[in-house]
Amino acid sequence: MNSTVSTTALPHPPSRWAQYYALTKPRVVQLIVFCAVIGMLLAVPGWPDWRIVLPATVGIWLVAGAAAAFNCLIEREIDRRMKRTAWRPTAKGELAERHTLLFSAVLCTVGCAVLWIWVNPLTMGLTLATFVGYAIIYTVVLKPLTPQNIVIGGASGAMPPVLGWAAMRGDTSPEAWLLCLIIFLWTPPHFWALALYRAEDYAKAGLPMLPVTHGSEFTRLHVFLYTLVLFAGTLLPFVYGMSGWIYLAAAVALGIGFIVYGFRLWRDYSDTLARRTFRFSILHLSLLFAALLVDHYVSPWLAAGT
Ligand code: HEM
Ligand SMILES: CC(C)=CCC/C(C)=C/CC/C(C)=C/COP(=O)(O)OP(=O)(O)O
Repeated sequence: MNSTVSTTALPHPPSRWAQYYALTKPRVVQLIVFCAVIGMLLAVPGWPDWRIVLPATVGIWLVAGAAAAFNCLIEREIDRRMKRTAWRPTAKGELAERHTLLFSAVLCTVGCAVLWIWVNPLTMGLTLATFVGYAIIYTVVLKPLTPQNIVIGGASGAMPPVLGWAAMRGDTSPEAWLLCLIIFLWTPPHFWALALYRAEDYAKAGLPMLPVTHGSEFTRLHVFLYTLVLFAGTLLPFVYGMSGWIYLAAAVALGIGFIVYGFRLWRDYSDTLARRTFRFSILHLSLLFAALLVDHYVSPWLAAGT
């Protein structure tokens, strides 16, 4: 009998750094920071002052990571009960609670200090308010309370363009709030698509997510309706005159794509389709914000050439 065991096949346990990094929900925070950076770049004509863009990006990144880590700490018991989140170092008890709290506090403090010193107090205040909105109001109060948790709590996830705008201009303008509105309307179909194929997890964890409290069909109808309202919302930057035809073309194409996903999900549900709809939501927001940026730089250049 061959009893040789290959040690090279054994996976390495993640390093302490990798465990702390995982708590910051890096992929979600990357898109959040991307939206904040687009807010910065749209706030000024031409090239921005990189001496503000750089610290603003770092500061917002740190505070967003701190909020995510704090959420992991608060939800460690819930995370333990869900397949999707049971691997988190906090859920597995691999990181001491006081160390996680300290980690989140240090990231938040350093992030706020960077924003205060190198950006402006308004951006620091708004970013700190966003931290409280997600880490306390959403995580502690709303999430266990109501199926509308992510609709109301989504307001904090929608703030990044406003933070970016405030960093460059020292104020908030209707344009920034329009971008905030778009993310706000995007959040329900983004999250409920995932909640549909993770409904069992949420039921086990005792969280009142819409598919658990109101069932699959009701949730699917709401995903579809939100894709319609979102479509209208994404036209506003063009209607308001802050973006041109390039953005409009992208918004219409992406919006129709999301509506088709929403409609198919409503009428002909499968977990696979829900998974695809969730993935499409991420592509939708990423490309929509990229289109805002391309339009911002290319449209004036095209206009100058005509
Ligand atoms: C309250 C608002 C939101 C809720 C409840 C929510 C919920 C979720 C959940 C549960 C996941 C799955 C995470 C995982 O499996 O690890 C996820 C993934 C994701 N979310 Fe959200 N989300 C919200 C807002 C946002 C916002 C504002 C953004 C970006 C602007 C965003 C971007 C992403 C991305 C990029 C992923 C994919 C992560 C990956 O591939 O690992 N989310 N979201
Ligand atoms: C300062 C600043 C810009 C803060 C941003 C706040 C932030 C990180 C918002 C993202 C929203 C998010 C990660 C939702 C995950 O939902 P969940 O927490 O219900 O997901 P889970 O079940 O995976 O924990």
